[in-house]
Amino acid sequence: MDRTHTPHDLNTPPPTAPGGFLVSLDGPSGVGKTTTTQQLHDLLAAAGHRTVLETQPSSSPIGALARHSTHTIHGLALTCLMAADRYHHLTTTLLPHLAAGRVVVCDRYTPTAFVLDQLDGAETEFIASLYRYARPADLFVFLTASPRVCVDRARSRGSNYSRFHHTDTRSAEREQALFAETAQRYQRAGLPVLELSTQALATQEVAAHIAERVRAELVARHAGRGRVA
Ligand SMILES: Nc1ncnc2c1ncn2[C@@H]1O[C@H](COP(=O)(O)OP(=O)(O)OP(=O)(O)O)[C@@H](O)[C@H]1O
Ligand SMILES: Cc1cn([C@H]2C[C@H](O)[C@@H](COP(=O)(O)O)O2)c(=O)[nH]c1=O
Repeated sequence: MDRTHTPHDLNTPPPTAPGGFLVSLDGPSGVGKTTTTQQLHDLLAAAGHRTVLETQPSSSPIGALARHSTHTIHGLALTCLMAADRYHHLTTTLLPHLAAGRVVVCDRYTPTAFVLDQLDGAETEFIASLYRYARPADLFVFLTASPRVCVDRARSRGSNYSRFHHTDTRSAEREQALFAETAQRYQRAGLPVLELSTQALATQEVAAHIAERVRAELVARHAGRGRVA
C-alpha cells in the first residue's frame, strides 16, 4: 500500500474528487457502522477533504417513516419504501453533493437492501432490478465481526428500536451470511469492495484503514489509473 500521503498529512492537500466520491459502510447490526462512519468522516475532513456524512434511511420524512416502521410494515411494502427513500435521498442529497466534488460517507447503502429485503422475503433479482438506476458507490465497505460480537455490542449499546437490530445469535448468523454473499455478488459484478473486520481493530484503526483506501482510489483516479484492485 502506498503510504506516502496518509490522511494525517495535513500539510499536503488531498487529491481532489471531481465527480465526487461515495463511500458506503454496510454490515450487520452492531458491527460498528455508525461509529466508524463518524470517525471516517472526521478523519477525511481533518485531512482536508470536503466531506459530508449521510445515513440511510435518510433524514427526510420518507426516511424517518421507513426507519421507524420496521415493526408495522413488512415484506415488499418495506422493500419499496426503503427504495423510495434511497432514490429520493440520491436525487435530493447524494448526487448534488457528489456533483459538487464532495466525499460522501454513507452509513448503509444498497448492500443493506440485498440483506434486509431478502430477510423480508424479496428475491435477489427483484432487489437488483429495483436498484438498477442507483449510482454505485465508489467504494463499498463491508464491516464484519462474529455474530456473537455483533449481538453483544448491539445489546450493550441499547436503543434497539428496529426488528433488524438482532439480539439473538441465530438471526445475527443469517444476517452475517447474507452480507458475505452480498459482498461476493458485488465483487463478481466488478464493483470496488473492501471487507474489514471490526473485531480486532479499534474504531480509529478501522476508520484509518478505510480513509487510506479512499485516498488510494482518489490518487488512482487522478493519475488516470482507474481503480485500486
Ligand atoms: N471497532 C470496534 N471495537 C469495539 N467496539 C466497537 C467497534 N465499533 C463499534 N463498537 C461499539 O459497538 C456498538 C455498536 O456500534 P454501532 O452502533 O456503531 O453499530 P452499527 O453497525 O451502526 O449498529 P446498527 O446497525 O444496529 O445501528 C457501540 O457501542 C460501539 O461503541
Ligand atoms: C438502509 C436500510 C435500513 N433498514 C432498516 C434497518 C434498521 O432497522 C434501520 C436503520 O437503522 P440503523 O441504526 O442503521 O441500524 O432501517 C432496512 O430495513 N432496509 C434498508 O435498506
